[in-house]
Amino acid sequence: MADLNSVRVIEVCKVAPQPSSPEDYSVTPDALPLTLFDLLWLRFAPVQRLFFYQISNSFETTTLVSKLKASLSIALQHFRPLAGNITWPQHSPKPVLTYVQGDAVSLTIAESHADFHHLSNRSNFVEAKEYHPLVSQLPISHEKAAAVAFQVTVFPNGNGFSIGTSMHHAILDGKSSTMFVKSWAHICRHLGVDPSGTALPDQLKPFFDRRVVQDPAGLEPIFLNQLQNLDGPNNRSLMVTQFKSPPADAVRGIFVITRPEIEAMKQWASTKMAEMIKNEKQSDHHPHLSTFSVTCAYTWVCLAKAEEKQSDKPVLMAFSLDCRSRFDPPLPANYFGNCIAGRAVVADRKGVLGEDGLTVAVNEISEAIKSADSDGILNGAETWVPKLYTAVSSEERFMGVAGSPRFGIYDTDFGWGRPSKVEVVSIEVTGAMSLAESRDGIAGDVEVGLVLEKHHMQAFASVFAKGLQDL
Ligand SMILES: CC(C)(COP(=O)(O)OP(=O)(O)OC[C@H]1O[C@@H](n2cnc3c(N)ncnc32)[C@H](O)[C@@H]1OP(=O)(O)O)[C@@H](O)C(=O)NCCC(=O)NCCSC(=O)CC(=O)O
Repeated sequence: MADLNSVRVIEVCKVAPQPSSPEDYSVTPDALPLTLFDLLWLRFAPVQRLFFYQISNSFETTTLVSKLKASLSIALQHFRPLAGNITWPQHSPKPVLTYVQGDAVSLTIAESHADFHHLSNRSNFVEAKEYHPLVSQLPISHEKAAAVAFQVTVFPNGNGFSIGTSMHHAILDGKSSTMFVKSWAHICRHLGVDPSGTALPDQLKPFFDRRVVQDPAGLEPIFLNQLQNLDGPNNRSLMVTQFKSPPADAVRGIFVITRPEIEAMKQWASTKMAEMIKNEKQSDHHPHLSTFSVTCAYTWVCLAKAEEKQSDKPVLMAFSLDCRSRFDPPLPANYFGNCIAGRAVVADRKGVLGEDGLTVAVNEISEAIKSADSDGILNGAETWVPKLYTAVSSEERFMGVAGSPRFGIYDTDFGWGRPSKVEVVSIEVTGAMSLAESRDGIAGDVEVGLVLEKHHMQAFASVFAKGLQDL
């Protein structure tokens, strides 16, 4: 019997940027030296996303694939460095992404007879391993690392297809990676329909000039030195560092928190905090109560309950702030690269598991967000490289956050409508929760994606649903 989960690779092709006019050449550089923000992620696991598209009418695989290929080539014309590779030659003080004529992006075309509806349904759990054949690996060696790689998988029995994206985190943060995929989608949607559609709207035009990134504290040489000593002295390796492997029975789940539930949580936390201030248990009169702070806090609390670790150790969380608008003067919103800063949050386990757990967690996250304004975005950054790479390899539970409900990821329409589901596949190794705005377009609803051992996922689902009911 044929293995229904198996994927047949039809073709692994190389897609080169479409040749540009001389004016475009002056706008899009061929080389991008990595900035201090990029360097932090040099040895980090690639960010993999999987977009599922249901097609209402029957479709021709060849037409679909040729449109996706042609539009990728045009999109790469605007983002030419993405077709290149990161290297760190001995003569170069720092790693650099360089495009040379002939470089191209790897695009795998595959066919699957797996159950498309099961894989693309947001209501059921999917085994983590079921997604593995749908996302290609980013070619990375000690000497050379590709910036991006893609896979298109068609499901002829399910009337649908998926696009798997693998992106190097030292080249693209969430904002940039979304900008690129939306640009590809924009061009694909307009290809053959509107001749002017291959030009990009302003918000999707990448801004590459690295001179806007300042390093007054001289962090770059510190990061470079730390990276070279991550595993052995004088090591210029570009290989992904050791991440924990996900449990064999890991499952993926998506949980939605609605706008009214978010508002109720904000209200609850606000009342509780006011009581604590009155009882002098807390001094802050202006907690940062946002969709982000309550969503992360609620997920964190539910996870701590579901995982039931018998330990006195604190619970840990970390997240990134987009710094583009936080600098003075701000960086352009379409700055392409990494412009995110990390914040770690530590909370007392008993407090998080207690009656006021949500308030405790919101308060810690709130403090961390506010510290970016009060202490400066780059405060403590000298320790980010060792802390990040120790955290990802440690057996200690560390809740990270990938994606953002601000990215509008469900607006990524290649011409066959909005995706039925988008997942951040790589959270299975980073242990992060993923955030996105709700697929159904209900303003303010948020989707939280998680990968957990099966019994923890079942426990999480029940704690999560019960907590929302009790609001
Ligand atoms: C640090 C933050 C998470 C904190 O978010 P908060 O929402 O709590 O705080 P904030 O100050 O930004 O916004 C507070 C309130 O202002 C309003 N507001 C401000 N800016 C807004 C915007 N651009 N769009 C919509 N609303 C906005 C909202 O009403 C919000 O409240 P309310 O929400 O209640 O209405 C965020 O500022 C941020 O930087 N987000 C982006 C993080 C990011 O880039 N992550 C990806 C990392 S890379 C990665 O993970 C890889 C990958 O994804 O590929």
